[in-house]
Amino acid sequence: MRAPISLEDRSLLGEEPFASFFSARHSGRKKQAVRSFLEKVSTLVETAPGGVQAVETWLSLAFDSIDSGKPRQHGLRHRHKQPSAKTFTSFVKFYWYLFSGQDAMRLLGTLKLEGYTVKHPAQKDPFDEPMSPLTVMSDDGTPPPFINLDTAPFFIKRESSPVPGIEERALSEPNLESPQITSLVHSTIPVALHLSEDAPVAALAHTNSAPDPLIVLSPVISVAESFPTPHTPARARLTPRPAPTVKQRRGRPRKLPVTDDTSAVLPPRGLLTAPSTSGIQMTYPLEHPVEHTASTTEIGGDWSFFGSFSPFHPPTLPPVPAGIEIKLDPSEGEPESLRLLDPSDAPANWLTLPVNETSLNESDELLLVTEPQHPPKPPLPRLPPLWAQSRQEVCESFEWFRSYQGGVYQNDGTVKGYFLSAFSADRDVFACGGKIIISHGGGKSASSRTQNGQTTNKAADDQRAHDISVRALIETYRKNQPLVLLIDDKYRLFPFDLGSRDVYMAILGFYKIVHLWAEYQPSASNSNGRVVRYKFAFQWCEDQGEPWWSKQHLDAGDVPMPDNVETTVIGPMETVLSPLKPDHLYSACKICSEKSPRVYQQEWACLNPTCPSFWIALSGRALPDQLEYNPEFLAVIDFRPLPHAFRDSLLPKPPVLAPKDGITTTYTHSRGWHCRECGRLSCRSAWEHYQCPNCNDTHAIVGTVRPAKTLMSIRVPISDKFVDSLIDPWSGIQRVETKIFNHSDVPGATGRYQTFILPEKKGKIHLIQTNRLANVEADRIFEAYQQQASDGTLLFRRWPLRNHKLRGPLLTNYFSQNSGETYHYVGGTDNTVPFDRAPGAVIQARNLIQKRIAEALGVEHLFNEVLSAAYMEQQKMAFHSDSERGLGPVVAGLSMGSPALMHFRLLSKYTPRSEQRSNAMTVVLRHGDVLVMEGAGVQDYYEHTVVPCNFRIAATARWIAPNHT
Ligand SMILES: O=C(O)CCC(=O)C(=O)O
Repeated sequence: MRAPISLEDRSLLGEEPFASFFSARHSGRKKQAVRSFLEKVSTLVETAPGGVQAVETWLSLAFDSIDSGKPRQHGLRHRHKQPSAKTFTSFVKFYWYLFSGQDAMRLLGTLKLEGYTVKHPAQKDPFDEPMSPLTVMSDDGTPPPFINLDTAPFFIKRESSPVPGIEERALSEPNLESPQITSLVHSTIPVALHLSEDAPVAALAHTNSAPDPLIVLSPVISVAESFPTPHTPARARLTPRPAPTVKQRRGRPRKLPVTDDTSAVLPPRGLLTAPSTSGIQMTYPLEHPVEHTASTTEIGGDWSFFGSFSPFHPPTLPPVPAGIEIKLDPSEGEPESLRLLDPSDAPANWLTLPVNETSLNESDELLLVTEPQHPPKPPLPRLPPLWAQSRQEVCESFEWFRSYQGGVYQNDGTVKGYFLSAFSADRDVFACGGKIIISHGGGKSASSRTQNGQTTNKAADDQRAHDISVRALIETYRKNQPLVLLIDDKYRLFPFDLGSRDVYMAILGFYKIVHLWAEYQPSASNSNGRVVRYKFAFQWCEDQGEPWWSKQHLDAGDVPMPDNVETTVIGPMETVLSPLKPDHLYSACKICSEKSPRVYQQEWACLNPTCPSFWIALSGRALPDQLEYNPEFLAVIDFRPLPHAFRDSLLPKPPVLAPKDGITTTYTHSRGWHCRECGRLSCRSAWEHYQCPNCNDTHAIVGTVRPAKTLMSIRVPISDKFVDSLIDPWSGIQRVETKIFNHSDVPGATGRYQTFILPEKKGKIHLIQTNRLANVEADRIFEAYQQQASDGTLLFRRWPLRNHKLRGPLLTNYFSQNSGETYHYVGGTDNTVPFDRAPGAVIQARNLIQKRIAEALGVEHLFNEVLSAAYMEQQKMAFHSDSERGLGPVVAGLSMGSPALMHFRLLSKYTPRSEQRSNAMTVVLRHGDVLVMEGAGVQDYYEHTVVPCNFRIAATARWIAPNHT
């Protein structure tokens, strides 16, 4: 990337990254290519203040121009291969900003003036994002001006000698007396910089290395034209916080230096000094509540701690006795929601606890974060109508939420389910008895991920309207579409203790997003000390009746509602209807013209994060960190009926127990179900019936036995390069020429086998393929398996996985049964039947495997364990290697039913870090095939996965040392 020589420097067109951008705009791969170009640019400008944001805005402008098939007239909206001089000039200016590390948003302001428009939000396009969600609220239908320099109340003063080409503009009503001048220098309010056509770009670039010569002297005096004073019945704090129990000491006010360092705008930090406990001293910032209230950090070797705190809830210091072992419990939180406590952040932003315990070195710093203390909640009086004990149970049985990781489940660009869990932000709300819920969606929290022994820490970042989850929430709001809210036992604001009834997740019901806005939240890990968060106000859809946790519902049950419930509910328990129409809560910003609601009691402010006056109140000052909600805003704003299509769609439909076609292995049949007796959502964990793990309510499944011939010919998703196997040329795997063998009990029938030799004598893989005539035996075994599984002779079950990062149990994706020696890897002793009591199908499968190996490879292998696995449509066995203690060197499997793809790849520890892990080899397993893995190296160096194309049963035989543990 080089700096443009002048605004007319068209030679840039032929250089990267321009070249690919302009050619991509006219190629067939437009969107993808442009996106990748912009991603490239954005990585280049990541360090530029405002740079990334500018790229995103540019992105929307760029898509605006390329997504329409029609030729367009203005700005970027044209078809010519070469951009017009005007477009190009603007682009170069923009590019220069990126290059020079200036706040590129400023230039985008001027781009807008030069003919760029944001596409009208009404147009249907997946990339059709307005600059902010609030854009849609401008009701006259015209796209709001981005920044109108002629009316924007900015004033520029040069400090150093004038740079030719920069026009100075004194704009309306500069208020030179404003006390906010210094801090605005560092705010996101743009300098009204106008570059004339002959501006010497090189000279400007030069100024970048010197202190910024441009200083905004006047802040915005008033950003809202008119601002109705809402009727505010109660001015009580809606979010009472426990008073800090430790002494507060104010930091010395600092003179803010004139630099681009945005952290300089932060108010001086107060320090809390806590009394020492067990030799611990702590300090941490007071004025910036730590937005991410949980953390995990390694304190040397095995030392780690998980918990959370907020400066508004000063931690109770736990004593740290000698030798204590504090370990991260991965089941304590969803992996993606574990927040980072960045050790490098410790001295400045986080509490620092030198610990003198003998078990720690003197130099160790213990970064300690503790749970805020909250009053205990009353027990849940009765079970919710829809609840579960694991996330998997919800994802498999409840169509409104199928996300195993994130908190936002979306489908087709809109949100179906939104999960409220721990880590609520300070201003999250559960008001009007839970009919109004406010939450911040969309991720970008600080995080720490460990992969292959390497931990990557990521600081919290600003959310943007383009972020996948935020975007989907905005779209859901625009479409006025209901979504389902779910909570777990860690959601602090729910008034009852779900854990008292072993409820991990509960479904609240349908809500609609009635307001959305953005706010600043303090953030310790972000270098700006704060991050932009999109907030969403969800309102209960009234025609569902009263919520199941409401006083009137619970009182009607066996257990009366405890009296003290109100004390834990933020906001009034009774529904409060707003005397105002929703529109009255909104005022338009003078700068961006977008309407923002009056969210906070203190003052109205523009809440559009792409507006230069974002977070600036009418007084011209930034909103304070301590804010209370405007009570009008928290009221239920109107009656929100549930669209017809959504009525009765919350409860999952009962499963079809006896389908007409007798097929009970479809994807639908692999899903979970909802027990109408007790409300529990659960997985289908048994092959022959649905059974509620809570109340044992059982429903038998009646199907027919499926002959192998109906499944054998299912198409395998492979390319034409592929017959039975595909080897990565870099894998070093050698394929030996196919050999023929005679079937011992079918005269004249010959089978064939292929051998794959792994490099460096790591082992061999043999694929033995059976003659059609000899496959009758596999046909029979396949049917016997199905018969015995449905009559309960053979118990196919989904067993809990031993290693996973989700809370609660996680069942295998497939059903299995083990016979012979115990196989600890799946189900252990609970899943094992000794061979003398093993189902007939299993014994027949083992015999057939042994026979095929003898026929094809001419060697005798005897196995004392068989793991039988049954897969319904879309089920599979994930990557693993067979690493059971005492495992013999040969593992062999018989495939039955639909074909499957078996992939092998090197274990991650043998894959160079720089390389992407890809499959070393893939083989197709067809009905009757036996695949033999020979040599311990196959398991020690490789892992394998099996992905069936449809209903399939496999029997995998091993020799395992008896009584191994
Ligand atoms: O063939 C199959 O379905 C998978 C068998 C397997 O990988 C195993 O049992 O470990």
